[in-house]
Amino acid sequence: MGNRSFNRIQLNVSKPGFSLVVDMELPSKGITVLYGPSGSGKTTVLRCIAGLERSPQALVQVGGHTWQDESAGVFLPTYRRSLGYVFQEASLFSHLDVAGNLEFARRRATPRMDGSPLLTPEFAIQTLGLSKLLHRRTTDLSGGERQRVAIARALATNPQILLLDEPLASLDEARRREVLPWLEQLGSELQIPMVYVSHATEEVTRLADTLVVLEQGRVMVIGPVDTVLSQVEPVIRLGGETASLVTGRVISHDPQWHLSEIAFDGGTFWVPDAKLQTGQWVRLRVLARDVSIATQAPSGSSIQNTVACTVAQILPDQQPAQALVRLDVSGTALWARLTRRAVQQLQLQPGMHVWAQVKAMALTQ
Ligand SMILES: Nc1ncnc2c1ncn2[C@@H]1O[C@H](COP(=O)(O)OP(=O)(O)OP(=O)(O)O)[C@@H](O)[C@H]1O
Repeated sequence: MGNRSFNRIQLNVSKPGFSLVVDMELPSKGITVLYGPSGSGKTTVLRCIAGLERSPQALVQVGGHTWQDESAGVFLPTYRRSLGYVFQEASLFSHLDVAGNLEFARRRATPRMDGSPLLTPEFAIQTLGLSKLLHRRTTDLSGGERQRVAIARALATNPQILLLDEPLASLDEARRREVLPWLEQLGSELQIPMVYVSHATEEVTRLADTLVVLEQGRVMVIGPVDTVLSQVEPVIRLGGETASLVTGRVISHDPQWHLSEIAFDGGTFWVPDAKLQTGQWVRLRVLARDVSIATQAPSGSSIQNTVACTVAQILPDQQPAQALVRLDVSGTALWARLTRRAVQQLQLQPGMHVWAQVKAMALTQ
């Protein structure tokens, strides 16, 4: 038995008109989102990890166990790989109620070779909020409830990895918003890796701990989500927008104006109070186009969120009239999108001390 935290995925797949070459190490827990345009190979990666598709040159090691090592002639079929797989559409047993579906999975649960505790149906029921639905027929569930049951059923087999292929894609906006908090909670409580395929910006910013950006079968970048979004080469545009992800903690509330104060490395921001608890960690998505720069401490401005920072880098934007400025707010990266004329007029240079004014930001959790 190997190191439990070791998850190595090396794949080399060729299909007519498409090749996939991937070599990545996945963290031992938390949510790794595979993000990329349609046809970039996200589902192929999941299917190869699951053994549903065989990559002719592959090394797949999960939780320290080798599931596939073509150089040594090892290929475990899917049923011998300890994994949970959640598809876009939940395929639940309609002749069983929710409890029956979970019980079916529990009977298939395999004990861990290293003796670590089983992921029990009780854990799945609690973490996905299913206790009131246990005796419901699966045909009487909403789409969001069905997906929560599908995830719980995948967990109840005690897998070493949970693979989710766009699990919210078949749901409408309201149902997606209903399921997202459960996925967030699962990501923080589950002690196994989750690999989550998505091309939805909101799912990336809310769920990803690690972000893998795939393009045309190649890993463009992999790393902690905030680091990936703040990096320069290539600039990652989720949903076509350059944005920064700022992680902070709620430190105070201003009930009179319905605002909450979020502290992060380098400063604080006020956001509309969304029933946040003091001490709670939140993520803020700040679009580059909502950040402006002043060379002197602004006064008499309507913009509430101003932080002192340093110009780290100035890059051309995709649009020729604009530039992207990467700001360093005591370690937190913030992108600003300005016209190139403004960059010239303010004589912005790397190393300059400036103030960033943030017009708007979105709480992502
Ligand atoms: N059975 C197949 N035979 C030939 N090509 C295939 C086959 N299955 C998938 N492909 C091709 O492999 C490429 C990657 O497909 P894949 O489904 O992994 O992408 P994806 O990033 O998950 O896309 P989407 O977001 O649309 O689901 C695509 O170009 C697709 O057309």
